[in-house]
Amino acid sequence: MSKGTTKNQSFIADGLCFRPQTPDATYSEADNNKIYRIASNLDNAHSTYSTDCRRSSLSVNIDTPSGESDNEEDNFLDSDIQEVGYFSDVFPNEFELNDESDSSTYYSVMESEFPEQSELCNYKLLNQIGDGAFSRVFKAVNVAGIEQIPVAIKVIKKKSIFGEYEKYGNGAEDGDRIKPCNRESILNEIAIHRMVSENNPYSVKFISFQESTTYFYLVSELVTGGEIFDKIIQMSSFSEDLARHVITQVAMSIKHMHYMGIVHRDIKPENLLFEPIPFYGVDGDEFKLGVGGGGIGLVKLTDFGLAKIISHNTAKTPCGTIEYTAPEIFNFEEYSMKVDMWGIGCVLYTMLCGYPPFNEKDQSKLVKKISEGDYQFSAPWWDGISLGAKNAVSHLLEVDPRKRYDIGEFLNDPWLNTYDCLRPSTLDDQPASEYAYATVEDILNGSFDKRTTENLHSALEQSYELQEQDDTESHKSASSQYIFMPDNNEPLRNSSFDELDGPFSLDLKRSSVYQRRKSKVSFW
Ligand SMILES: Nc1ncnc2c1ncn2[C@@H]1O[C@H](COP(=O)(O)OP(=O)(O)OP(=O)(O)O)[C@@H](O)[C@H]1O
Repeated sequence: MSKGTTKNQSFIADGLCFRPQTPDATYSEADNNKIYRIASNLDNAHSTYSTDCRRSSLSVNIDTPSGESDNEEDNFLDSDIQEVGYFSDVFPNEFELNDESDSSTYYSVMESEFPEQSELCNYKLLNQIGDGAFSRVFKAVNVAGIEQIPVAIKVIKKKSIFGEYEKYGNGAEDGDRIKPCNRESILNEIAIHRMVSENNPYSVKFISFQESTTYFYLVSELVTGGEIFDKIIQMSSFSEDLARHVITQVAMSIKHMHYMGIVHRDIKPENLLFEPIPFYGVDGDEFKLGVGGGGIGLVKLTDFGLAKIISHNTAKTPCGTIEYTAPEIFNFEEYSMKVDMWGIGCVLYTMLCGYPPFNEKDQSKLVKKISEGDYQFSAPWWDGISLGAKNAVSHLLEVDPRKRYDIGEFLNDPWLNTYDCLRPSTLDDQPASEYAYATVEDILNGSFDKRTTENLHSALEQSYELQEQDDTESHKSASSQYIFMPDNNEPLRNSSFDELDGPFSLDLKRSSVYQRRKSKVSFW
């Protein structure tokens, strides 16, 4: 294809394939590495695409003149235009293409120890910082940009998700594979990630996406503190103020998602990342209002692989991580946004006492306990914890979803709005609520751009039926903790649990700190 060719234009912006109507969009060829370069007006969006790359099946419904496709790949692509029609609404910027292209850069593979580098353009992988069932996550820098701002790149190997059960990330073990996901699942994750992280400081910010022959690359903001999971392991448990500080930010993120009609479905300490702050106090756990404590500052929700648009408020596909899964999912009842509230309850409980509310080696016993809401505030762990905190947990770990707190009720919970560090020692004659420094609702109102979310609502409505078709597709399979829609009505399958270190401990083997040490990967 020669420079300036207009035939059968395919425009790749942010790694997604579009056939836009924009007449003056051009693409060019870089001779040595056959890169088609398309400019996008996205901030920092890399706008290159290799001919080696398989194009995404994502497309929008724009007429392409018939008979113009002159090779097999283009024909394949034409027939591959499909689904996810709402994408044009979600990614409106990609249509505003212009001619100003940066140079595309493939970082020299010879200098990289990572095979993933070979098909990645514009970014240099620095070191591995995490992994999931089908992915490895790297710290990287944009070598094409003026400033080399570090980012995180989640690399998903296509083979590992398209049916071949191939070990990839450290979290993957033979036999752990339950169900491969498809490209649509990945694109769903990207679309939702991008939507929910816009104007939301409490979600990891989506930056861009690339697809190559072998990999998907999801570029996002780098969050440098690590996982809340590791912090719980490190600190045993959090003070009430610190737990409140963390869970409030999670609640803000979830409020944003629920407002958009999206349920996360995988809230757990591993999916809560944080920006570090300096340690205060001798033991490192002194809390500073508006700053944080225990080294934890801003908290950001991540991993939207199981998130789902349910603008009509209910969904039926069982999914999630078993220990944090709501009972109505096991019972195959219709469930709703309230499953996230159960997840928030599990995380809050875990942060306060250092162990999860439902903790059984035997999976059927675990499921029974969850179904019955059978958890305790056991001594001595809960002895020093306030009634207000227990009350909040109880309203979240309520088996009947109709009685369970919704996100608005949780954000108005008295305990959530009252910081202990503000209480004077002579508290008895003062109502605690007088010492709340601000309601989280107040903070929320200033945090999000409601117009953005309102515009999205109509797009989300249109996508509802498409999402319904995909209801049985889930791609997550970290360790053995994920459950999926059974093909033959088996409630759960392939689910052996790791040995736990004790009845009241988090599973250390799932800690990424542990995994990193084990695999001697250096971080940061
Ligand atoms: N933006 C980021 N900044 C820093 N670390 C990150 C970032 N994204 C992911 N990580 C690290 O990589 C880990 C795995 O990422 P993620 O959860 O997105 O992958 P996954 O394949 O969905 O994992 P899982 O199978 O466990 O759900 C995270 O738990 C975190 O430790």
